[in-house]
Amino acid sequence: MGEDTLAGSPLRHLSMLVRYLRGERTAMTLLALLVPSGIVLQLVAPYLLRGFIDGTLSGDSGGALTDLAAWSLAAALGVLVVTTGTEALSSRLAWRSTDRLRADLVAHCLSRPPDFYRAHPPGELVERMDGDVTRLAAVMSALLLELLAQALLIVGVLVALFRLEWRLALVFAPFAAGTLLLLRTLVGRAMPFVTARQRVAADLQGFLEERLAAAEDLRSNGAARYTLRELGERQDDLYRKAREAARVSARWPATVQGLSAVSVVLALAVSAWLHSRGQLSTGTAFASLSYAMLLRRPLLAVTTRFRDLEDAAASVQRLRDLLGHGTAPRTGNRTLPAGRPGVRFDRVSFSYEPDEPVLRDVSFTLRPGERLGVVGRTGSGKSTVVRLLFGLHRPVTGTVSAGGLDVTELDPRALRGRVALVTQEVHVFHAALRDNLTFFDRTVSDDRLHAALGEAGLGPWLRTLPDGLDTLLGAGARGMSAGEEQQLALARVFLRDPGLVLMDEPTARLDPYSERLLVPALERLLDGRTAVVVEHRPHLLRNADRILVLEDGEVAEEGERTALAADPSSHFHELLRTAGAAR
Ligand SMILES: Nc1ncnc2c1ncn2[C@@H]1O[C@H](COP(=O)(O)OP(=O)(O)OP(=O)(O)O)[C@@H](O)[C@H]1O
Repeated sequence: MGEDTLAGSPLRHLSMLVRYLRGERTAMTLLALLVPSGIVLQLVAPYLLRGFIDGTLSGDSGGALTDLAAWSLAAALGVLVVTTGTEALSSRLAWRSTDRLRADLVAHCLSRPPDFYRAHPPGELVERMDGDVTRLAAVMSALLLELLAQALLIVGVLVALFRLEWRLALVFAPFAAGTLLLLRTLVGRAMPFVTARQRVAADLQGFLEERLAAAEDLRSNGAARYTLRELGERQDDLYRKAREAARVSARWPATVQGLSAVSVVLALAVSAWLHSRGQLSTGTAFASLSYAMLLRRPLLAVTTRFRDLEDAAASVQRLRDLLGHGTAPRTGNRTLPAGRPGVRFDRVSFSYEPDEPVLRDVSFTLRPGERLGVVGRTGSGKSTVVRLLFGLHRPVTGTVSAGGLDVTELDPRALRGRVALVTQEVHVFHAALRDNLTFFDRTVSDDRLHAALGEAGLGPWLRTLPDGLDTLLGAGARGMSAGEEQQLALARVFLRDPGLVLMDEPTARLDPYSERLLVPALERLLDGRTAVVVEHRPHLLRNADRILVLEDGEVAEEGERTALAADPSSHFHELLRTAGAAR
């Protein structure tokens, strides 16, 4: 992100928030009434003060003075009520609108392809959804409103001063105008620095998240000290960025303070001069000074709050980047027919990076119910075949189809409903077993859950659980072995009963004993379904109908498993021989 894109008014960046305020019409209307009322009440106080002082000096009766005192008290109480009401309403507004923004962000992230998560580690995303959104909540509840109120107050004070004593107003008007002009030129100047600070802070969060997740590896490799060294470097960088941002942001409060002091001295001098010539009553002089003080406050508040406003604007900029990043692959709205789909790769080429082809001209066909075993060296493109079929990427050229339909034209939700992907990565949520199976869908019956667990071979394990389907799993709760986790992944698939199953080395992280336990469940899952199974260990492909051998992204061999296994000149035969010797 270039710094030039950050120049300009923070208010321009904050305009994105307006969308989230639209649903809050009632609160906005009430605020629109309360804010000016509060300002009028503040402006009335010096007027009452003037009347009180001049009345006292001219020997007015006690009754009139008591009335003025009562009105002053009523105005002060009014300010209290209005301020409390404004704060309550604006914080409600902030919570509700930022909740909507956060929900949009989560929905956006959940719909992104895998590349998005490579570009944005979870720690960074959490900082955006929590840190940035919370900063925005502060802006929405206090800052924007305060800025608006203070701007109105400045105008109100100048109008009141003009009515009271135009010569004094002439001193203050250029001061207020000059300060506002100065602010306008300073607006946005600190934003690149604030953004840089926030970016380094989010990176630090991502770094911590990654290193803590790898704590076991770091410890066993004696690498904890390198992590601490890098942490130190990142913290130093964050300190430098924070210092630069603070240095730039600190300029204008100091400028306004200086200007304000000069203007108050000027106002005092003009008041004293007019008073000595008998052209200004003592009450008016006091009232003018009160207005001078009242004017100084919003200008200072505006300037000191400006830093928070820039923080928030930088947050919006980062959130906009996030919302615009990682365009989901273009998809269609067609649905896969029920049953077992056939699969076809027709001259498919694909690359993750330009000019670095990963698959070249790959073609094969799988009839409904057939199982394909995909083998090949590391990096030959096996997983990529599965990802293309699961609609995670679009081929650069050629067509990938399932059930006779181009996968890129399918509605992704419908595709995921009919096609299941099982990999070696299984995420166990810190949640009840039933939620882990249904992904929090509470409409699935217990009978179906028991049946799926039974199919996956987890029936005996289920009977050992203290709370059955309600047993809490995940971090800090009931632990699972790697094999049981993999069986849980299979139970999830049994529950969905897909027509096409894609497997990417589901047993890769299992020891031979756990693998033997898992294989029957795997075979039950593949039974009666079309399947594509990526597997390094050819003995696990004994039930495959066809074999695809990939070499450096190209089809080295494709055909019926039994024919290839029997042909001593085939790659597959060679693979079986080498694997047999190794076992
Ligand atoms: N997201 C990605 N971005 C860039 N390159 C990638 C990405 N994913 C995979 N690759 C590269 O594409 C090539 C094929 O990867 P793929 O994962 O399909 O191979 P594979 O045959 O499944 O390997 P393995 O057996 O090790 O799992 C590799 O060179 C890999 O480095």
